[in-house]
Amino acid sequence: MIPPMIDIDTVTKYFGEKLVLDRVSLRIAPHEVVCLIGASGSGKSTLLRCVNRLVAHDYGTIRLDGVPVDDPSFGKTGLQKRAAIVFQSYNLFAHMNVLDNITLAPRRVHGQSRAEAEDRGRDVLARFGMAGFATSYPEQLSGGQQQRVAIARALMTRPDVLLLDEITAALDPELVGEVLAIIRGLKDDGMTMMIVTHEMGFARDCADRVAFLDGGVILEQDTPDRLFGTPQEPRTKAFLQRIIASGRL
Ligand SMILES: Nc1ncnc2c1ncn2[C@@H]1O[C@H](COP(=O)(O)OP(=O)(O)OP(=O)(O)O)[C@@H](O)[C@H]1O
Repeated sequence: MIPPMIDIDTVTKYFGEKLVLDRVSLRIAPHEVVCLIGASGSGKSTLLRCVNRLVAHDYGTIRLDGVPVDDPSFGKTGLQKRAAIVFQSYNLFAHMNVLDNITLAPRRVHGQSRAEAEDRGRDVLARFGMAGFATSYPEQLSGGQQQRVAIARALMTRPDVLLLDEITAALDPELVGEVLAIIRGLKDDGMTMMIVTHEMGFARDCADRVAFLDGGVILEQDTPDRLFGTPQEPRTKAFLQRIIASGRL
């Protein structure tokens, strides 16, 4: 068996007294795309953030390519370089142009020269149809374009894994497709991804595996064909009906 790229093993996380992740186990193979689906508050973002240690889990083990994420060998920024995260809010610096936004961390944190970072930056922007916007400022871009820049920024350090946290949730519906197309392209390139999304159609088309999270517990994890096949699996139907009825999807 191929060793997993991300190995989440019986991970538990509390915020204060509140149990947010309850012995979660999930293995993601190299080049695999796993979508996490669940109601608001079910622990999806927390699980994603535990993988690159923006949040520290309390019990269990998370390994990235075999190395525990709390291993000192990652240093201060090594883990975020290898497991890059993109958020719903693009978090671009308003006072910097696009090229400066995406080259800042590679230069300041990861020690790349300006020339090296800008070469890579221009390549990544071109790939995402953003070559003409290198000197634009974030406020001059649509939400979809800003999110494309945020994804470009995450790819600057050539991560092994991309962690995507509801990256289309803040976009107008007509802009969602352009961002999802980029993610499909990354999948075709073989990028390993863990994706929190409410876009059920996207999960069905793009994921190799879908995991349902409920109250900090993984209820199901299976291929989209098996979970969403026709007729829809009773377990999927029951899960989706429940979270849709709660208005918290
Ligand atoms: N930093 C924090 N401090 C305290 N509680 C937190 C913190 N972050 C998240 N929580 C709580 O942990 C639970 C899970 O939150 P999380 O953001 O992981 O859920 P989610 O499934 O991603 O929800 P959403 O879809 O709304 O983003 C929620 O009850 C939330 O209020």
